[in-house]
Amino acid sequence: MKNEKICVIGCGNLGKSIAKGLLEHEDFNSENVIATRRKLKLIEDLKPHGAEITSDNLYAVRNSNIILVAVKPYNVDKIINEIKPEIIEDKHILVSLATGLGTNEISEMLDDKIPVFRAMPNIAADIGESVTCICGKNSSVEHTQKVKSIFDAIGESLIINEELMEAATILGACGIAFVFRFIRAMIQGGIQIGFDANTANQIVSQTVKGAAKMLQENSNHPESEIDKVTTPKGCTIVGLNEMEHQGFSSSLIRGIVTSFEKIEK
Ligand SMILES: NC(=O)C1=CN([C@@H]2O[C@H](COP(=O)(O)OP(=O)(O)OC[C@H]3O[C@@H](n4cnc5c(N)ncnc54)[C@H](O)[C@@H]3O)[C@@H](O)[C@H]2O)C=CC1
Ligand SMILES: O=C(O)[C@@H]1CCC=N1
Repeated sequence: MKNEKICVIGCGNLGKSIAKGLLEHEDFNSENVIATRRKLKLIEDLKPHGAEITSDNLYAVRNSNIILVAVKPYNVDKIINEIKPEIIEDKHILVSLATGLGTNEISEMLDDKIPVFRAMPNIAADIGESVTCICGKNSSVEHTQKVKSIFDAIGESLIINEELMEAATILGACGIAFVFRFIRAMIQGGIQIGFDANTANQIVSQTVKGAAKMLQENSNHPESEIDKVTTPKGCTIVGLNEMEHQGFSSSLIRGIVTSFEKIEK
């Protein structure tokens, strides 16, 4: 990937996380990363990491071959119309990160001239720990591999069917917010039983990291790990059962479904 030139158009919350993740990765040449935003001041901190920053999207496209579009969904057509004159067949690949916009719609905006992908990462790209679901249109195995390599560099990636892209948005991209809210609640509980906020944060964050790593490394079902913690008549099971009486699993599932219904509208 050393020779791939990547531009990230619209470096807001997500785009900037991705640019940062790529800049930190040894497989990429940081001089080959161009980041754009209208208010340049807000991405100046990417410069010391080696990125070129500009508010000129046409310049960014001219000087790259992989274009990541990280603007809000309602700005995508405007951006595509702006950069279209610089798009060259057999040179460019466009990857849209926009929620809810299909590859067909985006490809049509580009007159089906170049391969188009949709990717759904999350903000943990910032530290190279995103999970990104990807699907493509007019895409060869080689193009798909190229796009996958970008997102593998900022975490893990999966190629999925486009019909699952909305579900991927909820579980992975919105999902990190759900996890943060869970963590916040754990911290609040920790404070109530005696820890200061920083200590509670440290204990909870490492506990969540450990749980996630165990699932990744052992491939066990979460419930079989829970069984190892719940001493009969002990303090874990009474806490878990009280959480369930209060609708813990149910509220998470309903939240996920509500988010999904919103995106499907
Ligand atoms: N925030 C998240 O966690 C995730 C967001 N997404 C998708 O990613 C996209 C971006 O989301 P956010 O980063 O949250 O939005 P954001 O609003 O923080 O970032 C978009 C950025 O694009 C910039 N921009 C707008 N027009 C521009 C132009 N003409 N030239 C250069 N820059 C321009 C804006 O100033 C802004 O900084 C959206 O389509 C969203 O659906 C997808 C997954 C996760
Ligand atoms: O909340 C949203 O609409 C976007 C989509 C994925 C994450 N943020």
